[in-house]
Amino acid sequence: MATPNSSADPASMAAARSSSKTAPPTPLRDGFHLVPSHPINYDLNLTNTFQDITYHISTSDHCARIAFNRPHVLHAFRPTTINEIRHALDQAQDDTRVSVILLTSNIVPERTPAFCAGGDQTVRSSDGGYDDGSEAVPRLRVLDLQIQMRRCPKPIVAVVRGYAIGGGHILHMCADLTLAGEDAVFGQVGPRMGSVDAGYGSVHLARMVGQKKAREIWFLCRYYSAQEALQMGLINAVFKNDELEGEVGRWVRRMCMLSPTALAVAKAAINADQDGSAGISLMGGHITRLFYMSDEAKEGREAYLEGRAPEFRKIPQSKL
Ligand SMILES: CC(C)(COP(=O)(O)OP(=O)(O)OC[C@H]1O[C@@H](n2cnc3c(N)ncnc32)[C@H](O)[C@@H]1OP(=O)(O)O)[C@@H](O)C(=O)NCCC(=O)NCCSC(=O)c1cc(O)c2ccccc2c1O
Repeated sequence: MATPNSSADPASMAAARSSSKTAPPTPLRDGFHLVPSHPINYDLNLTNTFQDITYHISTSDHCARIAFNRPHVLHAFRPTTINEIRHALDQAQDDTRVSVILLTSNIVPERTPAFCAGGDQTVRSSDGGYDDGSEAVPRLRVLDLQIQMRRCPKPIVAVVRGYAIGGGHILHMCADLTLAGEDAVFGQVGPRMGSVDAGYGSVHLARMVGQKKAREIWFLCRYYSAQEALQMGLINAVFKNDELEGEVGRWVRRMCMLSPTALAVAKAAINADQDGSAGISLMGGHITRLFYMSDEAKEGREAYLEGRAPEFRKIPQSKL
């Protein structure tokens, strides 16, 4: 049985190496059910100067938690919110203690649960963006965040309670995985209030749920339950609200047991299909990063620094 303290979880990985030669095939051999499912303990609070978000790290579970913290507006975002998330995401990406990043919201009992109700309409400017006074020019910074999330080499998991609406809905879509509480509600509202996301909010949605369903979501601006979202492939799993945090722990711990490079390359490959040259560039970056570690690449650098011709053919690993 899994123990609450075993974040390394050798039992679940060992389940894939049973010594039996005659056991019937079963999906349980993936060992996932053995991964501990207790909530993650965040021992570092790095919220620092952030106003609109909180930022925590679990050093035992190698996980960062970035959370919307504007419950009075159902976590609607303003430029400050987006810039803070981008800053925290940068930190998490470069923090070697972090393998998985959660994007979520702080649920408070006195407010309706929400992941994010999209752009804060009180600071929506008539000058082409959102303007809370924190930037010189009104912009749609959330579009930069979407791209940053897709380029981040670490898995990003959206953990959704309550409303994920408009730009908030698109952020969960840009996360690699979405785990939802049973009270989660998903939808686009732009056409109801004079807005549209013609980027990932439309094309990524169509890739996920299909052409007809994506059009329905935008053309009718209906809301969908967590179960409906699961059925249409918009999210990965739904859990009872009080079990969500434990299951998030299980999913995070499982990813932390796996090869980070393999996960980064899988993410880049899945995204490259949709991201054109920018996606291929990211895939290429992974190749170059690994290539730099090889004797062949080091020979090129050393030869240049020593002022001699490189002798690539003498490197035994270069079998091309
Ligand atoms: C989500 C709701 C359906 C929930 O309804 P409910 O009745 O439960 O709650 P209230 O409506 O009373 O909300 C409580 C409280 O929160 C305030 N609030 C909620 N959402 C926002 C918001 N988006 N902006 C500002 N404030 C908000 C609400 O006013 C209440 O305040 P009180 O002071 O009265 O307590 C419902 O809340 C709802 O429909 N909300 C609006 C959803 C919405 O319109 N979102 C914006 C969509 S557009 C968008 O997000 C967007 C952003 C971008 O950056 C883009 C960039 C590029 C292209 C497109 C973009 C884009 O479309």
